[in-house]
Amino acid sequence: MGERKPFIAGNWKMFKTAREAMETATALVNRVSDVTGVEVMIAPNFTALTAVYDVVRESAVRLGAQNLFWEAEGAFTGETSPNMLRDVGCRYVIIGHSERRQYFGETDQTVNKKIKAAVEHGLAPIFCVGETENDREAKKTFSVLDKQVQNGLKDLRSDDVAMLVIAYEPVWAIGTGKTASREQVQEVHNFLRSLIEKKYGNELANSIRIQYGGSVKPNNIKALMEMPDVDGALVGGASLDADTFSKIIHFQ
Ligand SMILES: O=C(CO)COP(=O)(O)O
Repeated sequence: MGERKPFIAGNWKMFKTAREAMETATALVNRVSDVTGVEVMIAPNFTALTAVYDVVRESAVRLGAQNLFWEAEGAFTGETSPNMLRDVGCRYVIIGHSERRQYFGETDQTVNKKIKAAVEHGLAPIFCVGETENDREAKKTFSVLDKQVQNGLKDLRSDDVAMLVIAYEPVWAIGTGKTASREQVQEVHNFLRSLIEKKYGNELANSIRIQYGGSVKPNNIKALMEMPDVDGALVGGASLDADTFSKIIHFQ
């Protein structure tokens, strides 16, 4: 367990122009220059990736994208390929975020294709899963998550899954101010780890990092991180401000 380095990632969603993103990234790099025991990533909008990479390249802050398309190149208007993301300095890519599933028609099948394309091109996927409020009320949380994981990871080999980070983001806790209780989060993370264990064995299950996402703030991160199966956070709103995000990164 000790070998899972905490991983705090910021998903900037559709916020910030390139200039604004650069400014926030610059402030963040300065505020986290003392951090060694935590991996830090930010995922700005596509239009800001190059500008932000210039700011973070010499620092420990990693760059991620919020989406990708699975083909290498071609007539796919409006899409961005894995090698294009690598080319501008991305190490990570968020895949299957609930907002993409909800508004842009992503399914477990497209998520699976995207994960495969990412690992093939050396990008580490942050694979997002999570139940809706209806699912939870109907006591379907575990069956929904099981389906998302089985379908999302279909035909992936252990070497591929070793590159992966899982983000558990209960849809009802995203941007709502409602954080799942840390006991709820632990229960789900433990379940997700057991799914990985069944499919890929104990070693991979023990090394894969599972982030929690959904209204993570400076005042709740510490309690969440104390749970044994919580290895980090995927932060939306509270990652947009360098000072606030830096407080989350300095949770220890
Ligand atoms: O969706 C999220 C991160 O990907 C969480 O967003 P909030 O932190 O704004 O709830």
